[in-house]
Amino acid sequence: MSDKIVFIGVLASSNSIQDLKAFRGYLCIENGVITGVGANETFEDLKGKGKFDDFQIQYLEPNQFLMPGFVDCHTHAPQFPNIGLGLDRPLLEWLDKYTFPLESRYKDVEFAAKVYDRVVQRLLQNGTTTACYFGTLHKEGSLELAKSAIKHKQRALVGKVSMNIKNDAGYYNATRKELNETEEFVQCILHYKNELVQPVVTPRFAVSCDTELMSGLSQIARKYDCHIQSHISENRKEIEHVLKYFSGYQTYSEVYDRSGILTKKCIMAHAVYLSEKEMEVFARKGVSVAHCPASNTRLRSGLCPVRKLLNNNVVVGLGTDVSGGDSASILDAVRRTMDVSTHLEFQGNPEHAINWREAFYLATLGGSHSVESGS
Ligand SMILES: O=c1[nH]c(=O)c2nc[nH]c2[nH]1
Repeated sequence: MSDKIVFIGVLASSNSIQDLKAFRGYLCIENGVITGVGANETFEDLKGKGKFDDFQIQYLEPNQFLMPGFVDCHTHAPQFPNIGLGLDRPLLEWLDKYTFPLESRYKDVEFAAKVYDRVVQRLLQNGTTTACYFGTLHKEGSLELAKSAIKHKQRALVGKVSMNIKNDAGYYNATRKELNETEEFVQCILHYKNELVQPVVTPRFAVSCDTELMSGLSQIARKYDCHIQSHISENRKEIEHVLKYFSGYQTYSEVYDRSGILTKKCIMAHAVYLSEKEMEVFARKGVSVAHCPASNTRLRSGLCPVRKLLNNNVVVGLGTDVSGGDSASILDAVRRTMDVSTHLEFQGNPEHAINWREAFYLATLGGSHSVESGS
């Protein structure tokens, strides 16, 4: 096949949350990079001038259209073997019973490489061209995830998970080891010098990390100017646990903020129960929320008020959050975002429903604002 191809047909994309555009036009690709987009008339004009003489010309069928790739702002690559399984427990019990034991297996680098290669391909098959991944505690295993993304040319933010609080599965590290390995992990990925794949510092959540670890991790993110990701306010018991453990803090957000985690390079998954005051902090600091409707429902965590986040100027993208979420598809997250927001409206919250144009935006441009690399 030619390394120069031009598609002719309907192109659809969001300019903003209110504005989804679809028009007849062309999109040309040279050596895997989009080098031109425009209206049909421009195509005819350029074609007449010989611009596409050495291009393969592909006319889309009447029922086909082109759109931007989906952005999955939050998923757990190592949890894919559990997809659709073990959804009978709420978050904290689910982590202990099913998730930490599975993630512990990624000490085996061969197992990690095998699973991750399939995960990356599965997301690409679902139209996800950019993904923000949680790996596991293991540095070598998580590097395999980055290698798979590079191999399959997926844009990816890849995180080695950090945890230093004891749990029954023995799945945590001592603080110093965790900080050293995270820094080494970041350096390794930067050393790959691959323009599609970046490291993301990944304190699991405040139930699994103390302030010393979280502060050290936020310093690493700052030192290497990389993203940082975690979970916040997914489940009521989780919030209770955090506020009990971190006594003297008024809110969950404050725990992360005082550790230096809340920056414009921060992506927080869930945010189901943020107060308006916390939303204001998120908006002011430029923190993004990865909305994960599938896992919020399947783990019975709650209904995230996306409209309220948007009205408070918080940047929102979508996440599949496998395996709390039971689908690898962002198209499925689009539908569930619309459903959950409509259920909130049924419950007496006026204008909470997210329409399909808005959900399309969250799945594409909204997500890309969360993961973009501007500092
Ligand atoms: O849905 C979730 N999946 C996880 O793996 C996790 N860890 C902390 N909090 C979490 N929530």
